[in-house]
Amino acid sequence: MKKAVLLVNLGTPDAPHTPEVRRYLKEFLLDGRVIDIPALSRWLLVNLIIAPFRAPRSAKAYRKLWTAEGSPLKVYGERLKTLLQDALGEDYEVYLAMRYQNPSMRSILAQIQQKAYEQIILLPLFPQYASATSGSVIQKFYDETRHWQAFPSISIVSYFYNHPAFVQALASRARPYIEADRYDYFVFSYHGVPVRQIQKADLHGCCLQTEDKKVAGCCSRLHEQNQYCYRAQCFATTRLLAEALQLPAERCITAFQSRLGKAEWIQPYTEDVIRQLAEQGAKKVLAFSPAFIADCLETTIEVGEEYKELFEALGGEKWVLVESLNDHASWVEALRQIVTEATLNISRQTVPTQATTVTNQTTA
Ligand SMILES: C=CC1=C(C)c2cc3[nH]c(cc4nc(cc5[nH]c(cc1n2)c(C)c5CCC(=O)O)C(CCC(=O)O)=C4C)c(C)c3C=C
Ligand SMILES: [Fe+2]
Ligand SMILES: [Fe+2]
Repeated sequence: MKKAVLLVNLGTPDAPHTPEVRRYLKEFLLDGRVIDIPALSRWLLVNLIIAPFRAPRSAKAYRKLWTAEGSPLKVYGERLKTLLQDALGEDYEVYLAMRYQNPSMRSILAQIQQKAYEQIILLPLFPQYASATSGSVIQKFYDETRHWQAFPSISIVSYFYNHPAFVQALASRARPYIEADRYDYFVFSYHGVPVRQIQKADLHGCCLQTEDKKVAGCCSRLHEQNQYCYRAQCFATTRLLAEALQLPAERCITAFQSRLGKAEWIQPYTEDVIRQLAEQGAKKVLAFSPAFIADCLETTIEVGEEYKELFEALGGEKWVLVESLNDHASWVEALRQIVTEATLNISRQTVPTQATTVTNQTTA
């Protein structure tokens, strides 16, 4: 009997126009794991403020990002599905779904149900665990399958931020850039989340609970109590990637982008880091986007264009973004390994026997 692999990414609008972007934003932001405020307040905020004002602006950005084949997030997702299918062979059937919009998890899970597989491997395409992303995909999976009568074995990969093959894939993507030039700093810019969401996922009261912990503190070390801390997992990816590329720790900076709304998000903010670097006289920066596995609005436009403009306006000379993993062979190989291990229920323990310190919380 075969096994099904279900890859799930965030989702993207069906077209780069205001109505489609509005529909996408509404589905996305009405998810209580993404905007985690009371349902009525969320409904009012999304329907009366965010969707009407943001949709036309985002549609313009999506038009810049769009390719002849469509949104890069979906185009690369489809290519990855085909390449992973070839790599895994005939024991597996690989599917791709999006958490929001299309192809929907409901439609793909209906196909999977019909095939009566012996095992389903659910793989949210988010390296670092966050309740808003992997958590939401996992919850949706349970919601959409709750009426099933026959359940196959189910393996869920809730994160892979520390998987050696994933780190190697990121490193092989970055190596040509590092060999081609000399950079003053390396900025690892991850999608942010509200501090509140980190606190809610923290069962042991160790994450970002006090002012001093908000800047550095708890997330510098991964240990049993904070193993699902998104911020700590991001710092750990930076450390592992910097080690793989032999980058000097004091010139590697972890930062968080894409803040939405007035609540406090995890720090340091990428914009602040760019300002500090420019003030210090940094001229050349290599930027990484290790929370995203494919080109999307947050990488190509926000990091690749907007942050570049900001850095250059402040006196920087060169801001280069390392291309996402997209359909790179090393990424397909990493996924092959992750799926094979998940099939056997081998988990990559987050927690090192001896907790390791993550380098560089803020700018030097
Ligand atoms: C990588 C993980 C992601 C986390 C964590 C995340 C959290 C999060 N995002 C928003 C709001 C928006 N995100 C948007 C786009 C977007 N977000 C991610 C990933 C994560 N989001 C991706 C891959 C993308 C790009 C999708 C694409 O089609 O290219 C957007 C929409 C774009 C825009 O209008 O600017 C919003 C809004 C919140 C509130 C949040 C909270 C935890
Ligand atoms: Fe987002
Ligand atoms: Fe933490």
